[in-house]
Amino acid sequence: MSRNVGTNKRLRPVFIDEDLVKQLLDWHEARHAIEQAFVAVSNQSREPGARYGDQPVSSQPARTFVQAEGGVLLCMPGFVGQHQLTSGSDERTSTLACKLITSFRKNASVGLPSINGEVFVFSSTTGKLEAIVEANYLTGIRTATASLVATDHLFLRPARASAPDGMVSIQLGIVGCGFQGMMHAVGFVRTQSMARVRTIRLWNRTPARAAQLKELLIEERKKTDSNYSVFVCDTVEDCCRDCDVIVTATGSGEPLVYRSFLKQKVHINAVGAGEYHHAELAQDVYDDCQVYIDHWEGARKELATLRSNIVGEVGEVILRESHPKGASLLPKPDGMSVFQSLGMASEDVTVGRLVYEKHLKAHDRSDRD
Ligand SMILES: NC(=O)C1=CN([C@@H]2O[C@H](COP(=O)(O)OP(=O)(O)OC[C@H]3O[C@@H](n4cnc5c(N)ncnc54)[C@H](O)[C@@H]3O)[C@@H](O)[C@H]2O)C=CC1
Ligand SMILES: O=C([O-])C1=[NH+]CCC1
Repeated sequence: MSRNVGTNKRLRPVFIDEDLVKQLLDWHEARHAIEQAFVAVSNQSREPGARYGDQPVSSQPARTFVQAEGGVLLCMPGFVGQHQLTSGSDERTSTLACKLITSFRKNASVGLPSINGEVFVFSSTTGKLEAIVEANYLTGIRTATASLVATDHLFLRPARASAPDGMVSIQLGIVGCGFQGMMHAVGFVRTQSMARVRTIRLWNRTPARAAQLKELLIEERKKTDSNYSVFVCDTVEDCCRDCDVIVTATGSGEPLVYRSFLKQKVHINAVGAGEYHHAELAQDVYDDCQVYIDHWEGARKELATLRSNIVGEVGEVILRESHPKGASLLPKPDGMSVFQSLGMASEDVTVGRLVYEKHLKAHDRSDRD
């Protein structure tokens, strides 16, 4: 039964604005929500008889794009069944939600973010709209967290397992220091239990934006009691040099990163999109790497022109860690891995539900005060 059934006032969906989302969401809880989304999608991709009953499931069609004069509207509906809200809890919930998000590249000239969106959270038993969650920060934290999860499962966990003391430190490269580049850099420094960040190298088309991010990361260094160095680089090549982990988060329609810029073993989170999603990395990178995706359904449509070796979904890699049957999907020990992040509705579903549930909890508490 929906919690909103009751008075007329309670029938109205709640509106959770950007400031509240920032207060309610934290990196560690977001990580669990994103892992649930990845696993739900991959559990659903299995043959019905091979699905794991103790894992969530999902229903998520490829998203639709509506082209307008200045940009595009994406409609991203999804359902995640029987997902866990918090790590280790026995409590399960099911969530139906839809994110509507626009991408208008020239918005900076009028002082607005280029990406703007809302997540609509519905009751999965009555279909009633329960909450509208502003989704700019939400999209930032969920996209960065998807990259953190992919980096951890594909690159850092295997590295920790073979390190004598179980500890790993990385040099991180951020190509594109807009909102997503910033959220990714902050995400890596806030979750250093995965890997200590030694150095961060930044590149942006307009160097002033990279310099701004450097200032922010120096503030973060104090807050997180870290001792990494931060460099602003003049070229993408210099930014990528010697990096273990790279994030590309630009709107470039031309390749920015070439194989010759990279170490033999490196993990790249390719997040940005120009005209198509795999624009940022050169073909010689795709010729020499193993690609991991968030979901096949979207990849069949949005990565149709990608020429590379797509190994599978990140969620399937996670499922095989806890249910070790079949061949490992992990990258070759000395090879290069790319997480080709499209972004998917199930991520917004589980993170949208998390925000709404935390809002309800905070609200109940203040009612009692
Ligand atoms: N995979 C996913 O789940 C998501 C992907 N995105 C994509 O990430 C990218 C960045 O988004 P935001 O950071 O929110 O946008 P933003 O407007 O804050 O930043 C855009 C960045 O791209 C750079 N850029 C634009 N055109 C470029 C070019 N031709 N060459 C080099 N750099 C260029 C800008 O300098 C800036 O650093 C976009 O392509 C967006 O579509 C955004 C949200 C989710
Ligand atoms: O998944 C997402 O929210 C988006 N992907 C590209 C633009 C927004």
